[in-house]
Formats: sequence, C-alpha cells, structure tokens
Amino acid sequence: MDFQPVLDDIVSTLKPELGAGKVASYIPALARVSPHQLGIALRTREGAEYCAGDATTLFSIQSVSKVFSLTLAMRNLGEVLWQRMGREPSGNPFNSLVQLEAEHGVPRNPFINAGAIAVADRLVSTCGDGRAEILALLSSLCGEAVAFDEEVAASEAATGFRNIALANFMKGFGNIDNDVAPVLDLYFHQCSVAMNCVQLARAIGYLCNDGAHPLDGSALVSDRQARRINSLMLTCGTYDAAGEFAFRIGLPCKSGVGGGIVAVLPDTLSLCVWSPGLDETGNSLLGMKALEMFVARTGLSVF
Ligand SMILES: NC(=O)CC[C@H](N)C(=O)O
Repeated sequence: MDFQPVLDDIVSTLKPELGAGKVASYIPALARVSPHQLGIALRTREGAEYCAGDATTLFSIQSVSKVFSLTLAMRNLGEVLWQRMGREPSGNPFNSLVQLEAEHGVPRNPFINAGAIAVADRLVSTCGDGRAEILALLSSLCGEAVAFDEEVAASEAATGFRNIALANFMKGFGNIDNDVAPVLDLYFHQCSVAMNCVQLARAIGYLCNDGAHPLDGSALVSDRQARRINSLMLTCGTYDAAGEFAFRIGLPCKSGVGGGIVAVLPDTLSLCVWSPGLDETGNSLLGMKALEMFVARTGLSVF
C-alpha cells in the first residue's frame, strides 16, 4: 500500500487547525516550542518509510521514552519487574499522587510518571550507566545518533516538584531502592531525548516485528514481551485518555507532553505523529486527530 498520499492528505487537512491546543508550560523549556507544527512518519514492518509535514524536526520525546525504558527493564529483570508496579490503567492524570498512598507506593503501571520513575530505579540498579544505555538503545533502533537536550533536562530538574514528590513518596514505601537523586536524573534525562518522527517511527518498529530490532532483525525482546508492551500501550499509554484513544483510534499508542505519539499496528507498521499543542489530558490534540484520520482512511486498526 502506498501510504504517501494518506499522510500528505492528513497534514494538509489539519493545516487550518495548526496552533490548536496548549504547549506544555510546566516545563519552561517546552513552553517556548511553537504549536504551529505537525509531522507524521510511518514505517512498515518490511522497512518502507513514508513521512509528511514536520517529520524531521527534532522534539522532546518526553513520556514516549517510557516505552524504551520499560523495554530495557523487561530485558534486564524479566518477571521480577512486576513486583514493583502493576498493569492496570490509572484513570488519573499522568502525574497524580492520589492512588499511590492507597496502593502502598506501588504505581498502577509503568507509563504513568510514578511507574516510569520506579522503572528508572530498576535501571539504576541493573545498568552500569542508565543514561548511556537509553541513548545507545535509541540510537541503535533508529540507526542515527540521538542525544539528550540538556536544557530540557535541567529545566525539568529545576521544576519537577511533582516527580520529586512521587519519587520520595515511593521511597517512603520502600519501592525505590536507590537514592532518589540518580533515579530522577535518569528519568529527567530519558524524557529530554530529542528525536524526530522518522526516527521514532523506526525506533518503535520492534513492536510491530515480534520484538525484533527494526534494522538488524536481532531479538530485542521476545515476541511475548512485545505483545505485553503493546497491551500496556493500548490500556495505559495515553493516561486517562486511554479509553478514548482505543475508541477513536484502536492502536497501541504512547504519548508525551512534547506532543509526540507513537502508535503500532502489530505485524504491520509503526507510526509517529507530532504536534506540540496538547489537550487537557496531556496528549497531542492534532496528533490524536491525525491518528484518527489515518485509521479512518486506511481501515487499519487492531480491532
Ligand atoms: N506525559 C509526559 O510526557 C510527562 C513527562 C514529563 N517529563 C513529566 O515528568 O512530567
């Protein structure tokens, strides 16, 4: 199937809406990004790539990084990881503290902030250098060198009061083994990675390829682990909008407050859309519309 006309049509149809939504302002370095941008990239399992709009502009991947940190932690720890976190949708905002107290410091899933911080703690314990391993994984998956945006990382470290609270709260329950400082340093850095749509569509390709590396075909995770990551993306990848995403789009997705969303159609293709304006749940407003248009025009969905 030639996806190019579909992607071109999505970008031109949404053009009049560019600027809709609100860029994340609680991280000062993100507040300066222009919302008048929209990119989309697609990669088939066989390796054909298509893109349209601002698909080669770098942006802050933010919570999209949680898929890759989870992947590393599942590789390093196997089943033991699940002693530290659950697999249920939270039904709460991504940075919520309320459930954690009732649930004794065990986050609902690895894709809310508390869960990703607990994953970062596991990486601090099991990786020699967590920061380097995240960058190495992402660079290998997209075949290009990627880097942290140190300004974004510093900006978030200076203003990440909720994340600092989440980490300390979990530490109080014994669910963080390391000092909170290195754990948060890893978390803020993974969120700060700068990538573009083409790179992310390629990097997430192992999830439509039974866990095999998109470029060299080696086993990154097992087929079963890839299925589980896709399940978590479908049920928890877009926070308390996960039901709406499943209803309107029907693909496993993971979003970030930089405005990126990755999406997977298992065994077939991976996608990344980016537009910095967010809705009230912290998901890209036009990104979600673009994905909805994609499934409507192609009829492709897991359902
Ligand atoms: N949803 C997100 O992308 C949140 C990530 C952001 N770095 C935070 O911790 O608040």
